Amino acid sequence: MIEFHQVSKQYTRDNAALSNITLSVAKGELIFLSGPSGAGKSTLLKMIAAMERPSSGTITVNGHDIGRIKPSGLPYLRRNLGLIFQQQCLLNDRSVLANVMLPLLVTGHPRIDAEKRARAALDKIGLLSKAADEPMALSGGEQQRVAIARAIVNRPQIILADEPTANLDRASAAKVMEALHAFHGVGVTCLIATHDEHILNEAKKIIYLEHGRLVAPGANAPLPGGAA
Ligand SMILES: Nc1ncnc2c1ncn2[C@@H]1O[C@H](COP(=O)(O)OP(=O)(O)OP(=O)(O)O)[C@@H](O)[C@H]1O
Repeated sequence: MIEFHQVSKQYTRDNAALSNITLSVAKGELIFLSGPSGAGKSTLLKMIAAMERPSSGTITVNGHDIGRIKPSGLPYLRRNLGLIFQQQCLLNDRSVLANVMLPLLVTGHPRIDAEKRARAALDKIGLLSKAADEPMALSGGEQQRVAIARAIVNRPQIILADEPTANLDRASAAKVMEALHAFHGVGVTCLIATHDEHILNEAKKIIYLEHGRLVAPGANAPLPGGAA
């Protein structure tokens, strides 16, 4: 479903954010990305969403070469992706429900259908009772769950989450992870970058990055000799 083949990313000439990454993520997998700050986790996620382009190598998502995607192809790619990124802002001048409806309205869904689906998404993450509230009135953990509802309202095949539990207390973080596990449970492919030890301790599959390189252990680490 997601394939990286010898992917490198240089933002500047003397700084390789990612070096020679080869990995594959199968449909329905739940994979955690771990590694120290600056290791390249966000860069890796952003490249899957074509928010950053590889400097070399190829990335394919559902067989499409992301590095070659034209601007006109981006909406189609992103429709299949649920993006939960850091500093992802909710709009405070409208309700929680309106925030979650937004991705559907911008892709041309009728308002009635958008509202029905947004309510269903809020219900899934346990926040239907807050639909009429403004995001500012919610706790940090609740706001993060609204961001998740907004990311999944389009029923994406893939969820990319960058530090979804950052700055949350244990109980809120557990609820966020519960929601993500539930999507994995119904076949959504999930890639989650995290520093959170509690989450990593329970993770079945972890990709470790250090200085932009994959490091063992993990089934995704490159084998000696360069084979994937
Ligand atoms: N837009 C950018 N321009 C220049 N350099 C960048 C840019 N984005 C990231 N970098 C650099 O690329 C490297 C990898 O950054 P990245 O944000 O991917 O790491 P990370 O593992 O997600 O870090 P963190 O855990 O702190 O979020 C870092 O050295 C960072 O400074």
